[in-house]
Amino acid sequence: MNQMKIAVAGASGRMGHMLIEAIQNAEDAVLTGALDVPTAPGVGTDAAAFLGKPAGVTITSDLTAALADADYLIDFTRPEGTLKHVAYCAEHGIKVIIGTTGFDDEGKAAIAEAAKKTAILFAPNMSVGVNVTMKLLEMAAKSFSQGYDIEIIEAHHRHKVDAPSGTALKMGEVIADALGRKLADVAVFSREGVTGVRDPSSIGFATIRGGDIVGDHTVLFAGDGERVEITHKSSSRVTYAHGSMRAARFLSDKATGLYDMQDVLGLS
Ligand SMILES: NC(=O)C1=CN([C@@H]2O[C@H](COP(=O)(O)OP(=O)(O)OC[C@H]3O[C@@H](n4cnc5c(N)ncnc54)[C@H](OP(=O)(O)O)[C@@H]3O)[C@@H](O)[C@H]2O)C=CC1
Ligand SMILES: O=C(O)C1=N[C@H](C(=O)O)C[C@H](O)C1
Repeated sequence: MNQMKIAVAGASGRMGHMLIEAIQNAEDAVLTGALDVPTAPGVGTDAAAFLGKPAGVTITSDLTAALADADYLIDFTRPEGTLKHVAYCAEHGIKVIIGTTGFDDEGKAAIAEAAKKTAILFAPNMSVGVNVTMKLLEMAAKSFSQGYDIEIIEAHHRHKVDAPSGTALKMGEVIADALGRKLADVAVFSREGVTGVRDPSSIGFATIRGGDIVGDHTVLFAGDGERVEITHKSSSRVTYAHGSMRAARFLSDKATGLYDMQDVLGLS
């Protein structure tokens, strides 16, 4: 069997571990490299040491060394790291699966540009459940376009550094698109003090951070006399890792182009 040769960036991170375990368990994939920042705890150790079964791949902070044998990079790190890695991959024809969130418009444009040179899958949430939820939201938003206030509430673990989550922002975009609005024009990210009454066209965001919450997202459609809540809850990061493996398989016959999980799941 022709195995996918995959390197993982952020190899000592929460998602890095899930991804390395998923690759080690997959018959059609092999771990060929593991990358992390020089200060990460795992640098210099075997990438699968945490599984008690070495992979024979040492975590390095040297990008060239980590990607030397890779056809794919799966990257769940931070925007500044991902952008550096993507630029290298574009020059060397390495396909990239990007799970990192928190990019600004400039960062997203750089990813789109890189996708002219290599195939890139970019999604703020790799889980099947969240991506199906996106379709439900599109349908619900059209039905609740008048008379319903829309609020997006997300909760994550205490270590998360960006807010609102990439998933919450994507949900906002999907809803705004369905309503013919531009998210940047209608998003309300915080409320404090005398805010005035709610603008009916707005989409509000609320963020909770605490403990070990893997990732909860609720979209509330609040009308007169009734409320509808559409909720997705992740109970394990394994769903993101399995989604990433599906994404890699999806990219196997793509040379260039920018894709998301809706493409992978046939929902676009
Ligand atoms: N798309 C999806 O389905 C999902 C996306 N995510 C996103 O993935 C990202 C990582 O999440 P998570 O694994 O929980 O985070 P972690 O902090 O656990 O892991 C990130 C890893 O990347 C390293 N890192 C930090 N800065 C850089 C950099 N500039 N360049 C390269 N590597 C860097 C970290 O090192 P150090 O610890 O030393 O800082 C760490 O090893 C986040 O953006 C998160 O929102 C998470 C889950 C699912
Ligand atoms: O940081 C996380 O943990 C997660 N990040 C992603 C996001 O920002 O949407 C996906 C998931 O919710 C977990």
